[in-house]
Parts: sequence; C-alpha cells; structure tokens
Amino acid sequence: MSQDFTLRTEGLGKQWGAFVANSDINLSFTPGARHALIGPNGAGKTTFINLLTGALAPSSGKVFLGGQDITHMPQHQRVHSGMTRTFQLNTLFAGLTVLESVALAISERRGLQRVWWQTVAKRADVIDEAMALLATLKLSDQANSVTHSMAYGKQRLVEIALALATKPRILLLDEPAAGIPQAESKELFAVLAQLPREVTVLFIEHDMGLVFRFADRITVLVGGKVLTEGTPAEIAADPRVKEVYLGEAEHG
Ligand SMILES: Nc1ncnc2c1ncn2[C@@H]1O[C@H](COP(=O)(O)OP(=O)(O)OP(=O)(O)O)[C@@H](O)[C@H]1O
Repeated sequence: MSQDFTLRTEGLGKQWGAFVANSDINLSFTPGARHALIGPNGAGKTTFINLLTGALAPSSGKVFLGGQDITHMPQHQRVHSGMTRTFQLNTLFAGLTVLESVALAISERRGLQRVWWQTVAKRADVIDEAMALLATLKLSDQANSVTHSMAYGKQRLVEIALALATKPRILLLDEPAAGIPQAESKELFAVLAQLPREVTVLFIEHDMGLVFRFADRITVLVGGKVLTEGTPAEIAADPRVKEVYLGEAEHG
C-alpha cells in the first residue's frame, strides 16, 4: 500500500500580540517536489517551517500530512510520521565522528538504545546503513572525521545525513547554504539534487541562483502572506516578485 505523504496547510496563521508573522497560508507540497520558500527578510519563512515541524503552535489554521490533521501532533511524532528538519550539529553530537553520529541517529530511529542486548548484534546492520547513507551524501571519505573539525559545507551535509537517518518523506531545510563559502554551497546543492525522489524537499534559500537551479516549485512569501506560487519560469516572469526584490535591493 502506498501511503500519501502530501503536506498541506489550511488557513495557517501565527501572531504574537498584534504582530502577524504568518497569515492565511494555504499551500500543498507535492510528494517528490523540490519546493523553495523565498521572500524578503522577515517575510515569515522560518515561522512557517516552525509551524510545520510543530516547534511553534499556530494561532489559526491547520496542517495536514497525507490527509491526517497533525496540527497538534508533538514534534517527535511528526518525525516518526515522516517529516523532519535539520538541526545544527554543534548542538547535537559534538566530538563524535561522522560515522558515530549517523550510527547513533539510526540506532535512535530503530529504538536500539532501549534494547541494549540487541545493540551489539545489530551493530553491523547499523554501520552498513550509516555507510550507505554517507555514500549517497558523498561523505564516505569523511566517515572517521570528527564532525566539528570539518569544513562548514561538509558539516551541513552531516546535519542532512542525521535528518535523513530518520527516513523522512519530507525534509525541511532552513537556509542550508547560509554561512558557507559559495563553492561549498554549490557542492551541497549538487548532493541534495541527487537525493531520492521519494523524499520531498522544502527549503528556504536566499541565494536565487541556487533556488532557480534546484527548485521545481517556488512559493513567495511577503509580509507573512503568500504572494504567489509557481514553477521557476513563472516566478521569474512575475512582475510582482521582481518588484518585491527590486524594492528590497533599493532599501538594502
Ligand atoms: N518569537 C517571536 N516573537 C515575536 N516576533 C517574532 C518571533 N519569532 C519571529 N518573530 C518575527 O516574525 C517575523 C518573521 O520572522 P521569520 O524569522 O519567520 O522571517 P523569515 O522570512 O524567516 O526571515 P529571514 O529571511 O530574515 O530569516 C519577524 O519580523 C520576526 O521578528
């Protein structure tokens, strides 16, 4: 039986006091899409991702995953249901090697820490799965490197490996290329482009070159609302989008 992993929001909104960060957001993310969320600073992109993951509770509206209303589902259960985001490495497994970190994340998913007498027997399995995952992210050569000693671009890939260890169907990335040199961000997106199509990727990115190269669908948020949504060609040709970005360049 194939499960429906369409992620959808209905009238989603978030406000703090009188300040409206997200308002009436109705979006649907097709399984397998590479969907970019763009918009000027403060448009509400991160807020929206936080509403999807459950890090923030919405003020209004709903979130559905495969037809199921997950608006009030706890974060860890959403991960279990197939939707995950990356976390910063330095808050996770400081001092461990890449292989150890990924093996731990896989063990966590499999519930192995709670069944300690199986851990030894299953360890070879875990290592095999970890090495296969590292190969898809072109990290095999770094398996024994300590994560915090690696180039930032590689650290981001490890963060993505840790997220993928949960076997998500929907991967949420909040500015994966922020703070890394351009050459490394290109490499990062080249690796992301090769992820299996059964994983939907929803990402926030400010670098329009990367957005237009990688995304097959783009949503533009402005002032907490959806300005427009479409294919990269449609978005590139939309005069309202140009206006938003030209206005930003003039003020910035
Ligand atoms: N906890 C909070 N309390 C009050 N206001 C908040 C809170 N979190 C975010 N905001 C405000 O909500 C607005 C939207 O922020 P958000 O981080 O979602 O925008 P963004 O589009 O991701 O911006 P950027 O591209 O700069 O990262 C901002 O004005 C921000 O100051």
